[in-house]
Formats: sequence, structure tokens, C-alpha cells
Amino acid sequence: MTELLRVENLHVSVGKKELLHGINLTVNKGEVHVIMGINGAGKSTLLHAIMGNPVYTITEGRIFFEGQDITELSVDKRAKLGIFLSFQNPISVAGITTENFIRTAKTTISGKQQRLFPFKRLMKSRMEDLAMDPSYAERYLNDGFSGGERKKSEILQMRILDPKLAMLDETDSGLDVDAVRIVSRNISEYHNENNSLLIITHLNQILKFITPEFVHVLIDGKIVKEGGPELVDEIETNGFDAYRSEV
Ligand SMILES: Nc1ncnc2c1ncn2[C@@H]1O[C@H](COP(=O)(O)OP(=O)(O)OP(=O)(O)O)[C@@H](O)[C@H]1O
Repeated sequence: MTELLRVENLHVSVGKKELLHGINLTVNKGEVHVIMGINGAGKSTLLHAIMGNPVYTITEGRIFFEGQDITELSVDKRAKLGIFLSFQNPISVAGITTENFIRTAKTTISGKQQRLFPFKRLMKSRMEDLAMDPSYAERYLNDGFSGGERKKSEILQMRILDPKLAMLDETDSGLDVDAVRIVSRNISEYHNENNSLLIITHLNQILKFITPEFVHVLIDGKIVKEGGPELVDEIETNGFDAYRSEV
């Protein structure tokens, strides 16, 4: 088993408020991990801290990626190493088309110039996989996209950038039943023994199609329970009350 990500005793603050109080998490290559927990538990904070969002200050602990200490690395350097975060609420960027945005990101991350016509073909094929109208490639990134379309646009980026670690923050929320199936199929097609997924979900929609090996329950900035996929059903039935007392 080859380790991809290791988070050690991670404490994260925004301003004076500590949001994560000593998280430990190891993700090996080829694994699918799910993080569940009540609203405001710190799930998104954890993903942002792994991505290197400077809003979140690491006050203690380390993050390792393929054995390299990345705790002090900037977001772009982490992206170049192969870390990807799909946002809970993807932002729109006026003035840059979806195609140009992804092509520039791919060039920067891979260090290889993406030739126009092969890249256009790749975009077209990946958009077909996601049942996205090809005209969206020419629209400004996420500009005027519906909630579900923004989520698909994130998965389009993931598929083209082909990261080693894909972190998906509530990608299944706001998707209709057909879109959940399409997005889940794309995630499954992306996933192989050399890459890993770290998924936050409340609705478990995505988990009907992608079975995680590990489930972590996060409450009040701490992981209070870890287990296999059976935890998802347990939480669905009993809620989080049993875990709150662990905090
Ligand atoms: N930039 C920020 N500034 C101030 N507080 C923040 C910031 N980001 C997160 N928080 C606070 O940290 C706590 C954890 O937020 P986070 O978004 O990580 O929770 P979550 O578990 O992902 O919640 P949800 O399930 O509702 O998406 C919340 O109380 C939130 O208000």
C-alpha cells in the first residue's frame, strides 16, 4: 500500500478561532475516503487546509503528500503536485471561458503546452461524458451556470486535470437524479489504483455509485469515529447524536 496523503495532528484556525483540533488522516493510493459530520463541523475547512487556502492558518501539525511535507506550500504548488479541490459553492469567473480556464490550468499544472485542437477534442469528449452542452466551453467559467451545471463543470476540470488526489466537497448536492448518476459515473471512470478520492457528502447520493473503503465522522473539529462503508448506513439511520457525546 502506498501512502498518498498524511495529515498529522492538524490544528487549523481562522483569526483567533480554532476550527480543527488535531486531525489525523492517512489516504493511500487507490483509496476512497468519505468525511461525514454535522453542519459546521469543519469538513470543508479540512479540505481547504489540505489544498493550502491561505484563509486557514495551520497552527500545529503537518501535511505530507507522497512523503513530501507540503504544510508550507502555496495552493498552486500543491495543485502542481496533483491535489485538486472541487468547491462546495463553485465561483464564477467573468472574462475567461471555461475552455481557456481549464486549458491554462492544465498547461500550468502539467508543465506541458496544451495544443489547441487536441485540447478542444479532449474537452468535447469529456463534456459529452458529462452530458454537458458543448457551447458551455465558450461561456465564461460558471457564469450564469445553474447549481448543478457548476458541479458538472468542477467534475469536468477534475477529469481533464486528472489529479492524484481529488477532494470533492458536496459534489452531489444540488444535482438531479440523472446528474448524480452521470457525475458518479465520471468519478468512477476517473478513479484508478493510482489516485485517491476524499469526498464530503451529506446526501450519500454519490455513495450509491461509489463505495468508500473508509468513512470518517467529523464533529466539532475532531474525528470522533472511523470505520468502513457500514458507517454511512448507521448514520443514515441514527443520525449523529451518538457521536456528539464523543466530543
Ligand atoms: N473563513 C472563515 N471565517 C470564519 N469562520 C469560518 C470560516 N470558514 C469556516 N468557518 C467556520 O468554521 C466552522 C466549520 O466550517 P466548515 O465550512 O468547515 O464546516 P462543514 O463541516 O463543512 O459544514 P457544512 O456541512 O455546513 O458545509 C463553521 O462554524 C464556520 O462558520
